[in-house]
Amino acid sequence: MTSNCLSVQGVSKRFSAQKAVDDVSFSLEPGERVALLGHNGAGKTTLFKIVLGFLRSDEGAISILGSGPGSAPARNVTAYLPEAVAFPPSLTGREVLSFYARLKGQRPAQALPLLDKVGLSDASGRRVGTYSKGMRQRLGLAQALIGKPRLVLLDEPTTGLDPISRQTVYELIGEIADQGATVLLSSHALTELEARTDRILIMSKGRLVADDALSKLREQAGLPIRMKIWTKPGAVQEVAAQLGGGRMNGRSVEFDCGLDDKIKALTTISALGSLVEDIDVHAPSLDDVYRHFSKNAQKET
Ligand SMILES: Nc1ncnc2c1ncn2[C@@H]1O[C@H](COP(=O)(O)OP(=O)(O)OP(=O)(O)O)[C@@H](O)[C@H]1O
Repeated sequence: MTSNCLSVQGVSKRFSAQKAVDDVSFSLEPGERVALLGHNGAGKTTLFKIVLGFLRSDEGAISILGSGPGSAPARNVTAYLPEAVAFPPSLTGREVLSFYARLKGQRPAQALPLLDKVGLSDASGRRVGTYSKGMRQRLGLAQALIGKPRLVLLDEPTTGLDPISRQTVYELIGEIADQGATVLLSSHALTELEARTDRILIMSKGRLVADDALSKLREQAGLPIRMKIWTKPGAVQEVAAQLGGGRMNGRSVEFDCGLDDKIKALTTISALGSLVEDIDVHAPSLDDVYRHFSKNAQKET
């Protein structure tokens, strides 16, 4: 028996001549926080819609805890926050959540604490038409979380949110994953995803071109680590010479080294003793890794 929450196997979808999703396969385990990345038009939303049963794939198979997409058992365990969330403007936040709770067969009283979780309890009696974009997005998130879903699909959940609201969204994502739900979110905000997801999927022109933890993708990409060494006053030339070169910048020396050479480089730097004041080690960012895999995929097509 499989422990997968979501299994996507060989899924393809074509719109006329355009292959929006091209032979995509992956499986997600319970409790994983997974980011789905890709350029505009890479196929992320189409894949979400297929998983949700809104669109039928041309080829391949999908299973959500053993059920087919769009089936009643799959719908009961799946939550979705679309990219552009819209609610009737004349209803209050509380009325919206109560409406969706009933739609999902829940008692409104069970769902209303979610308003507090997303920081909307003070505005719960206000009409949604008076909400800011970020408030509507947070109401959308509360709506998506009604009934403790097992699979949560979030399409660009932090777009248009201020930094505090983004933080709230990621805290909630962490909480629901801790409770065993699988979270798959698409996003273009790479920097904020780095420490907040367990695994990265990258799509390019409909194909899945990377699927692993960020640390593993860094290894696969073979991108260099950047070392920045802050020197004692007047020691920058000597430090650069001892390190065999590097870019000098006032009182710092910068150079790149391979992932495998990191410890060797750190040992050499520590041997410089009091000439060194501080050191920054920059591993390749998700931005760098994303660019690497996307560029490679573009070259191959
Ligand atoms: N209903 C449709 N009819 C025709 N083409 C479509 C349809 N839906 C999507 N497409 C095309 O399929 C491709 C993938 O679109 P999709 O919306 O899945 O991309 P995306 O990765 O979600 O992009 P974005 O980051 O811009 O939201 C695009 O070329 C898009 O134009």
